[in-house]
Amino acid sequence: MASRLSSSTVDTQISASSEPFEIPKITKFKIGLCQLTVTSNKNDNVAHAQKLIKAAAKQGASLVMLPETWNCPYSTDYFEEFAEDFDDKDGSLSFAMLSEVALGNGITIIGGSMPERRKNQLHNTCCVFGPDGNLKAKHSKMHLFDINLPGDISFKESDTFTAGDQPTIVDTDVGRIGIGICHDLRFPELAMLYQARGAHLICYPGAFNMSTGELLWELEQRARQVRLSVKTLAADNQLYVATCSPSRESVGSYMIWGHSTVVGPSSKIVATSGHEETIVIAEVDYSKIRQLREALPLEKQRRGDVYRLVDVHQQKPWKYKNFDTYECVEGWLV
Ligand SMILES: NC(=O)CCC(=O)C(=O)O
Repeated sequence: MASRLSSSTVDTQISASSEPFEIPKITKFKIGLCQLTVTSNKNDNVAHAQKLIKAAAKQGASLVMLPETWNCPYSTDYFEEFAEDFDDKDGSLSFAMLSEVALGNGITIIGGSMPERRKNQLHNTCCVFGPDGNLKAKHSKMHLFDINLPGDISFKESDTFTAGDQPTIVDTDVGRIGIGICHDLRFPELAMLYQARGAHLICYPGAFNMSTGELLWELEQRARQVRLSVKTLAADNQLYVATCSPSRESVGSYMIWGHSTVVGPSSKIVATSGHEETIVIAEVDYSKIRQLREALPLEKQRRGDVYRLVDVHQQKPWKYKNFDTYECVEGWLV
């Protein structure tokens, strides 16, 4: 098996990604979104995900993405039991499979999310693997999904998970990618931060539900292109966004919305799905980002003299607590 990096090594790599936007060498590639059905048997889930990742690679995808909690039903009853310590070489079946399948197929994997056991806490964590099978980045969900709509939906992720406190942006063979997990998508500041740091693509493994998903999923994903418009450095707001959900047939009382989707820089849907199990294959073409920015130079039009997004990490090391990750400052002049 390929060697693995510990969490601390990965944190250092993440903080290195703060250079301005560049179009990467590879501008055109296929992304595969595995909208798979999750069961209550972890071994089956791992084997099934492996099969779908291979199938996506066979269809030409060089970047493959899995959904939120692809190895475990999205339910607070299961998170503890299914959690893995990723640094435990013998006890992290799901992690090991992702590393092996990335190496075996020479692809980059956005590994959805998995319940992670770390220092007596549980996190909802996405692991990114390169084609060499090595872990390139880890993102723990920063905004936990707590909701109580009486008679409709009640869910409290924070009963089980501890929130992550770091944004994650990673340089891969297929561009600079920002990572968020499901509910993270509702907080535009995070996406703005990724855009300001030169992301070409933002990936959100998710498991939206029937109540909020229908109202928000696609709308929010499109809106993200627009909301990214506030930024501090060489600002642009056009990039790709990809989301990947489990299928609605997945077990548990939580009714999953599905609709894994890729949206292009002009806010057009490049590819999408219904709620059933499927693999969405879409072409990503980063040259479209440049074309659009030339035609619609939001960067030049933005009023950074009046409002700016301040990345509090830029002046400090990357270890923060209490969500002091970003702030919007009005009337803040350099
Ligand atoms: N898994 C999640 O974070 C669900 C988020 C969601 O449904 C929302 O409305 O936000």
